[in-house]
Amino acid sequence: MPAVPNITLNNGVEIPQLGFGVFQVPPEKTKEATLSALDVGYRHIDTAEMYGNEKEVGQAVRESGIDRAELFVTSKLNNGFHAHDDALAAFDQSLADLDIGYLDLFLIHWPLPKVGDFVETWKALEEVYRSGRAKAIGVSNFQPHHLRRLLDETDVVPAVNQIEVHPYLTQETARAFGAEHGIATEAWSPIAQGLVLKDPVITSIADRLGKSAAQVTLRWHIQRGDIVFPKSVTRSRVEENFALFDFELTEGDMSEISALNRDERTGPNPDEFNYVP
Ligand SMILES: NC(=O)C1=CN([C@@H]2O[C@H](COP(=O)(O)OP(=O)(O)OC[C@H]3O[C@@H](n4cnc5c(N)ncnc54)[C@H](OP(=O)(O)O)[C@@H]3O)[C@@H](O)[C@H]2O)C=CC1
Ligand SMILES: O=C(O)C(=O)[C@@H](O)[C@H](O)C(=O)CO
Repeated sequence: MPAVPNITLNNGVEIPQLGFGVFQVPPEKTKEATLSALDVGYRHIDTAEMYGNEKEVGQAVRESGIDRAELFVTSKLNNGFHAHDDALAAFDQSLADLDIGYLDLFLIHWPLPKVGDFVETWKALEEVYRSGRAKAIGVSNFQPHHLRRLLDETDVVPAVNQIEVHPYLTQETARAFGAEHGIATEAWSPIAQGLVLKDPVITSIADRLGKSAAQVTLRWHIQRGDIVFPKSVTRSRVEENFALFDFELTEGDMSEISALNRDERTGPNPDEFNYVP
């Protein structure tokens, strides 16, 4: 099977463009699901303190027997820890729970514009980055105007912005802002948790190519250059979602899928989401 390409982040760190997400994977199933994904060939895992399964992701990484340097693990700062010292302590806790030596990427999970000042939070992540315990740092769910503040008021440009992207929410403005400033876009809920899989445009392309609707949708993300990490606890789907590199969508296919955009979110709007557990 052709290899998963790497994307080079703005500090030179390489990230596999396709990974495995573990949101809503219960902790008791996470070690097995992650080991299964690693067995299929995934080398990039996306978790978060919020998901409650960092320990189990770490167990899978350690038990897999795969060289740590071949793996890319992301985690995220939960919403209750935006104050500077809380952010530093939360990073320490995530790393202790994962117990994998270092994180490849650590993100502010949500900007929470009414909760505190994410610029202060970002400065804590810069300290973590300088310590070498996270090889790259980034943000999640940041709008261009949030990113603008980080660019204007802090030193390290986020390596990634992880945002909701799928055919019904193509995020052209946020992706263009990222591209202009060297911030890679990571597309969360890349198949919109299944919502787009019955779309007739996608199923008709899938039928023509002899691929599944999920494969066509994920391939659309890959050809747009975004980083994706679909979640599944179903081995056959985990395999299916990995088999994206032996076919191509035409420019016409790409345009047809992009034209499905209707600015429809499945998750919260980051300008309005201020939830702290
Ligand atoms: N930063 C953020 O705020 C957020 C980040 N994320 C990240 O993005 C990852 C992916 O997003 P997520 O919300 O999980 O949604 P996805 O778009 O990856 O969809 C997951 C759902 O689709 C099903 N599914 C997966 N593959 C297939 C397939 N080939 N055919 C049919 N159904 C399929 C899964 O079912 P099953 O498991 O039963 O097989 C599950 O119900 C998360 O795991 C997390 O890492 C997600 C949300 C927010
Ligand atoms: O999965 C994530 O990473 C999230 O941030 C979501 O769970 C998000 O917080 C949400 O769905 C809130 O309803």
